[in-house]
Amino acid sequence: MRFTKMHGAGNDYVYVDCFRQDLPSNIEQLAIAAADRHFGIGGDGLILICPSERADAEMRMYNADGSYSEMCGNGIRCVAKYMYDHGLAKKETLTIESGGNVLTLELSTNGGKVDRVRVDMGEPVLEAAQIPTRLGGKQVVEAPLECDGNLYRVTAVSMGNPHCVIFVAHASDDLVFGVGPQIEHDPAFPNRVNVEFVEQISRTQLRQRTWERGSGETLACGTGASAVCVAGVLTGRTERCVEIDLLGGRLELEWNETDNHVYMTGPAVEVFSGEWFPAGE
Ligand SMILES: N[C@H](CCC[C@H](N)C(=O)O)C(=O)O
Repeated sequence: MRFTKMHGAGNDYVYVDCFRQDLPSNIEQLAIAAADRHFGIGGDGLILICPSERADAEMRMYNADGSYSEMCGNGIRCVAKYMYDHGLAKKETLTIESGGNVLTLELSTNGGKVDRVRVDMGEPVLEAAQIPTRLGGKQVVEAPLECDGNLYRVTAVSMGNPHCVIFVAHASDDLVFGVGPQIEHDPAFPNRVNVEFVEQISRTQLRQRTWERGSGETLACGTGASAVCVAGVLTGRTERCVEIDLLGGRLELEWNETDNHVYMTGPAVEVFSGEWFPAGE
């Protein structure tokens, strides 16, 4: 299997060009094996770049545990870079389908290659039933959630995939590795959930660590940063434009007042390409 390794702010995936080679079978198993950092290629998961009837391409994203996700913010920027740099679509505005939605991306180039991408992430979904979460109320803003005898105030947002945002004084390892996986699997989130722990620096600057559904802690999460931007505004903490520092880099976010869309801007980097021989293939 030919693949390209790419990352956005350190959130790294194995990308497979399904325009130029057949879709691999048994994708869940393949994702688990490819993502393995010791016995495979290594990454936070697997992303297939596929032809689409509705857009320039379709992104299909799988976590390191093989589970499918509807959307990936850092991944979709890398898909756009791959499409442009590898000659699948030589234009600065691209459309990419993911999880049934079509997103529009604006590409910035440097020396003929894409280095930054601005993504129209669409409107955040705030209705509890659609996120989905069983936490009470129509919207879930600073709702109490108990974990290990401690009470957390959580804001639930879907950016196509589900997020649980928690503002904390210090995003510690205990929170990320202790509380993160428990909330991921809490019955309050029937489809599991990505969990963001966020420190507020100012009304326009935040620091975020993410425990991702299906992949554990990653160096960055683009849909998570989008959910954090929305949660900051909903809770009255931040302006609509913020910079978010993640472990692997910085993302710029805006929740636009006029069209209600979230816009995410950040880097996209290609690291290497190769050929991989999955065991048993
Ligand atoms: N890192 C990705 C999100 C992956 C989400 C995945 N863990 C899920 O199950 O929803 C991002 O940049 O948006």
